[in-house]
Amino acid sequence: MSKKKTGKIGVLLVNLGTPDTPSTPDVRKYLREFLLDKRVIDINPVGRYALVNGIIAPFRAPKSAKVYRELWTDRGSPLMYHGRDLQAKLQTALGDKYHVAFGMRYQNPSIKSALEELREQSVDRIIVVPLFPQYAAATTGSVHDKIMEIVKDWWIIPSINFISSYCDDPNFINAFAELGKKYLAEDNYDHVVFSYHGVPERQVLKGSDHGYCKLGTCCNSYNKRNKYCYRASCFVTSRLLAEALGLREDQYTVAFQSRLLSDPWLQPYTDEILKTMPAKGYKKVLAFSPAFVADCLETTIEVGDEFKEMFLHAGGEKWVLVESLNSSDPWVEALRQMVLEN
Ligand SMILES: C=CC1=C(C)c2cc3[nH]c(cc4nc(cc5[nH]c(cc1n2)c(C)c5CCC(=O)O)C(CCC(=O)O)=C4C)c(C)c3C=C
Ligand SMILES: [Fe+2]
Ligand SMILES: [Fe+2]
Repeated sequence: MSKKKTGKIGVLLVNLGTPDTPSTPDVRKYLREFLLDKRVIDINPVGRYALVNGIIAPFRAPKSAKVYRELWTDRGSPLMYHGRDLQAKLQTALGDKYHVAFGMRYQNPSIKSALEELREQSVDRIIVVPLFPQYAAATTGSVHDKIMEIVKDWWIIPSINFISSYCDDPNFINAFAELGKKYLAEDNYDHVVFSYHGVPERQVLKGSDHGYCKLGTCCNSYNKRNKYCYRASCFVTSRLLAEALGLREDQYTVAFQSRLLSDPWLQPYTDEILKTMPAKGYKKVLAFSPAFVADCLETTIEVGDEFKEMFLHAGGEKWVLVESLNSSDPWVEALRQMVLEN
């Protein structure tokens, strides 16, 4: 790949992607690319095309565009500008021996353009850091898949180090704990919710190591057999984060949000469980979204606004979302360490 040997190391940060603008056509374009990915809607291709082009893209796009307009800022989509800020800060933290690029799995900046940027810099090897702490075939798996699809056409394929999971990385956990501690010091919350993006149960079972994962107590420990089980990964992040925050097991709940279509997704569903909390005496709840390292539609709007409204409507008094890691210093430091160790 390198025209000359520079000794430089490329770091490729990749997040999911966001529409170019919150207009309905751009949101439709984004949803179409995203949901036509065979790792995201993992059904037969004919069914997937019919579902996405016939139902989701036409009907969901205008509704999603409305929500994206609420989220949009002068700097555009938060997922985008937090990614750019993180890229700049990590570049400064790592120094000239590294070149940090940023790409999105869907839409822009494309992974292809980010890889071309690294090729232009004549880097000798590449470390891929998907901005998803917990492995899921639909996210991390898809990023790796796309990178392999692109580099397979390069004449020289450099060493590429794919980081697949860091759900139990102490520096990642510490970065979230630092944010959370400030909130816990400010008020007496009755309960904490760790709300993760869901995935269909089927997708977790497909990755099960010789039937080890049965969506039961198997996920309560994190070990060699379930290292890439999304459910076990979310559980270990929650346990470690709770420990760092000084929470007992009965002081927090793990739940899953953002399901699409009617097949069973990981449970409990956040929007259902939060409605039962006020009756249990959990009137003041602090919510974390530890599957996201940057604020986006799923955190700010879904957890921060929509879940809050549901919780208050169900008799709750206070629902507060802890912001995501974004480009905070402990998160930049966690990534710097991760890169140095790889
Ligand atoms: C945290 C990791 C994520 C997993 C796992 C994930 C799985 C997954 N998502 C969908 C469908 C949608 N997700 C949408 C938005 C969205 N999803 C993630 C992350 C994960 N998704 C992020 C960071 C975002 C926000 C992007 C932004 O621009 O802010 C959407 C679009 C929003 C909407 O229309 O409501 C859909 C649709 C599936 C089907 C899936 C697993 C199979
Ligand atoms: Fe999603
Ligand atoms: Fe499991």
